[in-house]
Amino acid sequence: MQVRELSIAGVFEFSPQSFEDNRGLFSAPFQGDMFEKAVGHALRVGQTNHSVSRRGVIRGIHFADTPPGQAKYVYCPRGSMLDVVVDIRVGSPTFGQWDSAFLDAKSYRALYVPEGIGHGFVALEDDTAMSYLCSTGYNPGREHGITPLDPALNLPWPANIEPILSEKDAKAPTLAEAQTAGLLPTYEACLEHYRSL
Ligand SMILES: Cc1cn([C@H]2C[C@H](O)[C@@H](COP(=O)(O)OP(=O)(O)O[C@H]3O[C@@H](C)C(=O)[C@@H](O)[C@H]3O)O2)c(=O)[nH]c1=O
Repeated sequence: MQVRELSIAGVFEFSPQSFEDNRGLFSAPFQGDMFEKAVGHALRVGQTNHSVSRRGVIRGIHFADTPPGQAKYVYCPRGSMLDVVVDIRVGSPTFGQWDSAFLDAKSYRALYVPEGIGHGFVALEDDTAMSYLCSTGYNPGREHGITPLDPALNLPWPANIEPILSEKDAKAPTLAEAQTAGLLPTYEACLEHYRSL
């Protein structure tokens, strides 16, 4: 398992080994000891999620109220996607910046997205599945989004796809609008939460 921290501190990419033989393949996309060594605490799993998307579907950019927020450990068990993280923590040194990782069902590469970081992805082929280990259960009243098409963010969606968004995501505010509306988590609250883990 190789581990790499993205340009937003606290977001990690985990690249597991795949073992192929005449039966097929084996991989362990989540390994608790590697996770704990990189991130500094164990991952508490309160819910697992699974979604399936056709090519061009963009889901996100989503986040939950922090604290506690919802941390996510995600990987792609079928198809391929570009996964995007956005630092939306007001006061963070990397506020407004994004990074991305290519996830697919060949590498089983995974991404850890801590609480307070905005998360989204685009499916690059039909029938692309996303698997999540989430730190908390779903709390619809505390789930928020910013538009993935915010021109100020200029997220790296491929030019050759026609974005397909949910109605909710299509109506989501820009990062600046969400900040003005007081929807964004503060960096201080996030740090305090991370220290408690
Ligand atoms: C996220 C979620 C949705 N739902 C329901 C609500 C709705 O009827 C349906 C689809 O919900 P959404 O449109 O929010 O699904 P989706 O757009 O796939 O939401 C996901 O997007 C990515 C980017 C994330 O990071 C996830 O945490 C999650 O927010 O599923 C649950 O019951 N539990 C859940 O945990």
